[in-house]
Amino acid sequence: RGAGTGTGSSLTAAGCNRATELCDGGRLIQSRARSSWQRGNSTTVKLVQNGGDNKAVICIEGNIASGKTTCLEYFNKTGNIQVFTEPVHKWRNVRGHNPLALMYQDPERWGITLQTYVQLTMLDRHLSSISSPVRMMERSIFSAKYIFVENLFRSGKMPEVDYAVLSEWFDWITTNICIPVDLIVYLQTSPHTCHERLKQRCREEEKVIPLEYLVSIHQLYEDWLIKRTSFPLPAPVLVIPADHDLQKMLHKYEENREKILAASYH
Ligand SMILES: Nc1ncnc2c1ncn2[C@@H]1O[C@H](COP(=O)(O)OP(=O)(O)O)[C@@H](O)[C@H]1O
Ligand SMILES: Nc1ccn([C@H]2C[C@H](O)[C@@H](COP(=O)(O)O)O2)c(=O)n1
Repeated sequence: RGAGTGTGSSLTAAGCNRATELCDGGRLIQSRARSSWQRGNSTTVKLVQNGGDNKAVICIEGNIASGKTTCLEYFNKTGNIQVFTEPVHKWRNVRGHNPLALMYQDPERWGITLQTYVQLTMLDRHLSSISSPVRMMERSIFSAKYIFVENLFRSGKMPEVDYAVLSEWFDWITTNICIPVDLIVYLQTSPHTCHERLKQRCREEEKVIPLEYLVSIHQLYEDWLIKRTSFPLPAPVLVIPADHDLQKMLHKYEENREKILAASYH
């Protein structure tokens, strides 16, 4: 597994956490999973979905309004790839409630509510069955924790007890359930570009987002995926500079198609 490097983008290796034993499909069952990137070369017992189905998992990461959905829509139209956008519709409507809006209105009170639900829905996305050989996801359970929960906590908008409870949940999930990721594609933008695109998209809940919020999210992404000083990487990272106009970005996606899909040649 892996890919090379090329003009305007770079790829560097981290580990991988693929399950090594196969079992029957559609259910979470216990199996031996190798998790060398986290635990040296020890073999641990983890829950795996679909027998660790061996499909490639590619996560598209980037700041708010960096162009992730647009990228996924492009690959959705052009290949045998099953695409999963973030379940934002669920975050805006859970049994008639809108935790996304509540979080932006009062993060101290509702940050934990939204992020608990994000963690659940992202886990569900990771574990859902697919028929295509490649799963391409918008973000991951890892960025939900390492970027968004972290940002709420570090900015003083999440009480320590809420952060502790979310961290316990995250640690339990990632210790006990196999969540394979083969490649992270990082759409690297300036916060200013995202602010412009955010205003253009005009999602009601996000009208309160200031540029500084996007600067904080950007910094956390850079620390995680570029400087590698904050949290473990679940997979190698392919960086695609993404400040360009739409036409140029579509061209860049095409240019990087082989590198991205190389994640599936394992
Ligand atoms: N390369 C680009 N240049 C200009 N606008 C873009 C570009 N890519 C996406 N957009 C627009 O920016 C907004 C945010 O893009 P989107 O794909 O929804 O971002 P994300 O999923 O990362 O939040 C949308 O209105 C989209 O049409
Ligand atoms: N863990 C998360 C993930 C996303 N959000 C917010 C950020 C945006 O307002 C919205 C969707 O993000 P996008 O796909 O547009 O980048 O959800 C969050 O608060 N916590």
